[in-house]
Amino acid sequence: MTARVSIGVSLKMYFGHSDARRWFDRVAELVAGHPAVADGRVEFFVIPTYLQVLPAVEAFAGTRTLVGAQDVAAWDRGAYTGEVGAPELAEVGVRVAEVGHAERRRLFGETDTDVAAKVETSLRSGITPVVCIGEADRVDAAAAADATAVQLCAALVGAPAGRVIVAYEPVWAIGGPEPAPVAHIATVAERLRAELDTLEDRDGSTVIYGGSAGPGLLARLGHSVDGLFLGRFAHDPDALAGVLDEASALADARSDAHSANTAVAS
Ligand SMILES: O=C(CO)COP(=O)(O)O
Repeated sequence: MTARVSIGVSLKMYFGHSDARRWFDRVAELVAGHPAVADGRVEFFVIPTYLQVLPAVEAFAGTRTLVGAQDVAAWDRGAYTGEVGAPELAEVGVRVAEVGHAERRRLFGETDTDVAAKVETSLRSGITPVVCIGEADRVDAAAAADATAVQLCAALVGAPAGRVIVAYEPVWAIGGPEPAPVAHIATVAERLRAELDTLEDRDGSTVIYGGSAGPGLLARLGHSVDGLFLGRFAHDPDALAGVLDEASALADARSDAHSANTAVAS
C-alpha cells in the first residue's frame, strides 16, 4: 500500500469550453492552496475533453495537478482520422490517460484487446494509464472481484513496465444516485490490489474507486482504496474540496501506519 492517496476527476463531456475554463480556474486556486496536494501527499488529476486539455495544462501549471485525456489512440501515429496518439498527448503535457471507461466499452464497442493496446502505447509514451474496469451487472462482491481481476489481466497483456492507476467502477453504479456499498468496494479493491502486488513491474500502482463517488465516501472506505475517481460530484468545487480534505486525512493515517510498521520491523 502506498501512503499517497489519489483523487481524479473526469469531466466527461458535461462542460462547454467556457464552463470548463471557469472550473479549471476555481479548482487550480483550490489545489494551489491545499497543503496535501501542494506537498504531494494527495495526487490530484483532472481529465477534461481533448479540446480542453491545453487550457487545463495552462490553468493547472505550477499546482502539481496532472492533466489527463479521456481516451488515447491504440496507435502512435498515422492514418487514424479522429484519433489522438499518446506521443502527441505526452508532448503537450498530458500525464494520465483514461483507458477502457465503461462508456467507451458500451457506446463505442471497445474491447479488452483495444484496452490493452491503449495501455501499452500510453506506458511506452510515459503516460500513466487510468485503467477502468468494473462488472456490468449487480452481482455479489466475490463475483465482481473475479470478473474485474480477469479484466485487469486482459488490460495488462503486453504492457511494458510502469505504474498503472486502476479505476474500479462498477458499471451499475456509474451515473446513479449513490456509490456501490462500502463492503462491496472494499472486497473488490482489495482483490485488485492483491493482483497488482503479484506483478513485479507495477511499482506504485494504485486502485481507486469511481461510480457516483462524492464527499463522505473516502472517509467511510478508509484504507481499502487508494483514492477516488469522481464524476458529477466534483462539478461543485466545494464538494471537491471536501473530498480532498478526506484524502489528506487518509494520507496522514497511512503514513502514520507506515511509520509504525517500519518501527516494528526495525
Ligand atoms: O464514470 C465515472 C468517472 O469516470 C463516475 O461518474 P459519476 O461519479 O458521475 O457516476
